[in-house]
Amino acid sequence: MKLYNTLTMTKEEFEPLEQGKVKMYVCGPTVYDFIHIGNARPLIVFDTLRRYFEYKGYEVLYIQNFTDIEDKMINRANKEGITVFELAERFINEYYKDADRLNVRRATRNPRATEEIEDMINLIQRLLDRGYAYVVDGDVYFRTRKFAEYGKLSHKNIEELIAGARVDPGEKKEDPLDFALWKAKKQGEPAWISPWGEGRPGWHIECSVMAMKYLGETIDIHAGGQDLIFPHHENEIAQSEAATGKPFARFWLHNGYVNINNEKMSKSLGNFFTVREIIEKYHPEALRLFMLQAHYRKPLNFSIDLIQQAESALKRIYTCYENLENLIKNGTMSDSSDKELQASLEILKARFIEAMEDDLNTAEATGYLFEMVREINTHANTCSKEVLIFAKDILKELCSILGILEQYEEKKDEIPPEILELVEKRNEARKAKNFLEADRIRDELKSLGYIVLDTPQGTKVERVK
Ligand SMILES: Nc1ncnc2c1ncn2[C@@H]1O[C@H](COP(=O)(O)OP(=O)(O)OP(=O)(O)O)[C@@H](O)[C@H]1O
Ligand SMILES: [Zn+2]
Repeated sequence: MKLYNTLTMTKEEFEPLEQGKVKMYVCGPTVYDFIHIGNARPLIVFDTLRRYFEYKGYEVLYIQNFTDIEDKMINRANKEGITVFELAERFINEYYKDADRLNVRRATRNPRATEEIEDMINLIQRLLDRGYAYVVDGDVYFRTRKFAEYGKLSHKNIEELIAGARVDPGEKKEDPLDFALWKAKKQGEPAWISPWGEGRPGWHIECSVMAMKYLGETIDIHAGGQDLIFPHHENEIAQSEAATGKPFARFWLHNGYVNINNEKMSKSLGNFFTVREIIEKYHPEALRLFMLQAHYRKPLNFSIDLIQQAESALKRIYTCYENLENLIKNGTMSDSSDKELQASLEILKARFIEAMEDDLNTAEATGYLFEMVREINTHANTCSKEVLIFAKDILKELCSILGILEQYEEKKDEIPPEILELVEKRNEARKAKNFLEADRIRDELKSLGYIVLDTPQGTKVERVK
């Protein structure tokens, strides 16, 4: 498989370091609020990459952190009058609710920054010992210029970097390029004991530590949104490689932005939709499909119209699948299209895989998926049961790489609340020995497409198939 590596700016053939095992780290959310559609993009695209690796037979070690200590966390917790810990607990729970509904598979592990402080202190100490860091009044900074390869990920040179570097009031850095590894405690902030006094870790050191602790000193893939290339990932490389002397991540993958009117969706600009508000109104898989219909490195404009379109497209897949199930159950008139359908599905599947192999080109892959749906819709009525099952299995197989068509069984078995209410009314009528009314309700249910069965275990209701 080819993957575009930000480090080398080329598409490279991906082979994991250890045969059969992919070790990947994805920067996770800062858990101070609900996640927005922009934050959902890395979740969905890198979950899809993981699914594809698993489909190819790799074991994937997938680590995604929670940043639960940071300025945004502290400000929000203070504003709400709760502790940073309480804030994190709340939004980690909300995160899982959203991610689960988006069919994002649970990571192998979701380490939390505040639970890894000891290892962060150890890594900072290692950098101090090697002369890559220095202490000023309880702060610890990374000596950026000492790391000769600084800038190699963002492809910036030192002059450009100096022009953009900022020194906050109160920071006593040797050089504007240096960045904080440890921040001395300020009034009202949570703090941990360290050899340099009470304080908290900088953001960048968190990810270096969690990636190396759970995946080793050289990992296969490090991923996140493109806004993380600089300074976050550049700094992660500097810290990790300065400490170990080994390459940190072999492949650096970055997703493009979700935009609103061509502007990055972000909390600070206020131009965002939360995942929660969208999946309450639209099928969560529609959001997934919306993301995957674009290539992950391209900018992607978001609008309600586009989500509605993605939902209709998703429905076409579900309807196609449902038709196949019905035809398999009830039989068809002839098998005259067997050869044609089978051949075209095989070709389209090969193209789908080829697109995925080319830097996870889900935009093309979903195109082939919809061609499959059209082919199936055209030919299914004149195919044998065997070929229908073949079609259904291929559809399911490819959709499961994309993480869609996964809420099918659940949807099928769901009995709407108004039907359950009628069943309850009928039970009450029966209890009151009002059999006339009970029969009337049974007929009403029947006309709505449901049959009631009175069994020794109680009343059951089923949809007429
Ligand atoms: N508009 C966007 N499009 C794509 N990815 C994004 C977007 N906004 C944030 N991300 C990604 O979401 C992930 C989580 O980031 P983080 O929690 O730091 O974001 P945030 O603080 O909520 O974002 P922001 O302040 O930009 O709204 C990161 O990988 C980041 O790159
Ligand atoms: Zn990170």
